[in-house]
Amino acid sequence: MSKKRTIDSFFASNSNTKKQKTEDVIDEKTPSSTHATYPFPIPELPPSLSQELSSWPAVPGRVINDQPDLDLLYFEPFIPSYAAKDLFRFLRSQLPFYRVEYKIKRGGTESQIRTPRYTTVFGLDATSLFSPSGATILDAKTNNPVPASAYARYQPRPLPKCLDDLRLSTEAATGCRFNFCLVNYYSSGADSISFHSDDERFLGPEPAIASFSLGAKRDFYMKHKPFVGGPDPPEAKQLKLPLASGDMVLMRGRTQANWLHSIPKRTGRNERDGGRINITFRRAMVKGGTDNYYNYNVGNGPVYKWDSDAEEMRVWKP
Ligand SMILES: O=C(O)CCC(=O)C(=O)O
Ligand SMILES: [Fe+2]
Repeated sequence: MSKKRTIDSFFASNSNTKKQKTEDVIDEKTPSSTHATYPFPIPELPPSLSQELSSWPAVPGRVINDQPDLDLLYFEPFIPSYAAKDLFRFLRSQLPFYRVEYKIKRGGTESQIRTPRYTTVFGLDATSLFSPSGATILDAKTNNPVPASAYARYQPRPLPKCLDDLRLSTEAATGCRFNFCLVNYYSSGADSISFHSDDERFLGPEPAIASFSLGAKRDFYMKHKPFVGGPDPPEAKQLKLPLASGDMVLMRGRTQANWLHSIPKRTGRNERDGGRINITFRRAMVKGGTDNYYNYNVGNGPVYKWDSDAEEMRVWKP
C-alpha cells in the first residue's frame, strides 16, 4: 500500500462518500502535537498547507476607520480560497471541541446558558510560558516553575503546531503579538454569537484581536456601543461584513472599547450552510484571562470530535 494518501482519503474514511477532489498529498506519517492536556494528538498541517503559509496574506489588508472609534484591518482574503477550504476541513476534523454551559445570575434569578456554537481554546497569559518541552509552566519573569495553585481550575494547553504556524503568520502580517487562540465552530446557521465586545480588562487597553473565517460565509455585524445619556451620533452607522472563507479582520485601537460585534443566526434555506470556523488570536496579560478563556471555551463537559461518516460533531470517547 502506498504511504502517500490524497488529502481526501485523509479526511474521509469512507471512500464511498463523494468528497472534494484535490490532488494534494499528505504523508501518513504527518507528525502530531501532543500534550498531557490534549484529549488526543493534534496533527501538524499537511505539507500542502504548511508550504503555502509563507505566501500569506494573499492580499494586503485594507484599513476601515471611517466611523467613530473604529479601527479595522480587513484582509479579503488572508488565506486563498483553495487553502482555506483544506484548512477548514483539517481543523474541523482534528481539533477537540466543547459545547460549554454555564450559569448566570440576572436580577436575582439564575439561568443556565448553553453556548450556541462549539468552542475550543489554547494558550497561556503573558505572566507565564511553557517550558520548551511543554511539560512545565514557568514564570515569564523569573523562569521558575509556577506553583500548581496558579492555574488550579483549568490546566492551560499550548497551541498545537497547526495553530501556532497560523499565529506566526498573523503576527508577521499585523505586527501584533498573541498568546491565545480561540476557535468557534458554527455547525449551521442556527449557531451564533450575540452582540458583545472583547474588552475584558485582562486584555489590557486597546487590545488587538485577529479574527479568521473558514468555511461558510456568515455576516459579521458591528454597532457602536450606546452613548451614555443619549442616542448614538448619526455618523456611527451599523456595519455588516459578509465574512468569506479565508478572510481575516484585525480589530484594534479603540474598537473593542466602543463597538459591539455579532454573528446572528440564519434561518430558512440559509440555515444548512456546511459550517463555519472562526479563529481568533488574542493577547491576555494576566492569569485571570487564562481562567476566563478556559472556563467559557472548554468548561467541564465532554469533548466533541468531528465524525466524518456522520458528518457531524459527536461526543468523543477515548
Ligand atoms: O465568529 C466570529 O466571526 C466572531 C467570534 C467572536 O466574536 C468571538 O469569539 O469573540
Ligand atoms: Fe468577539
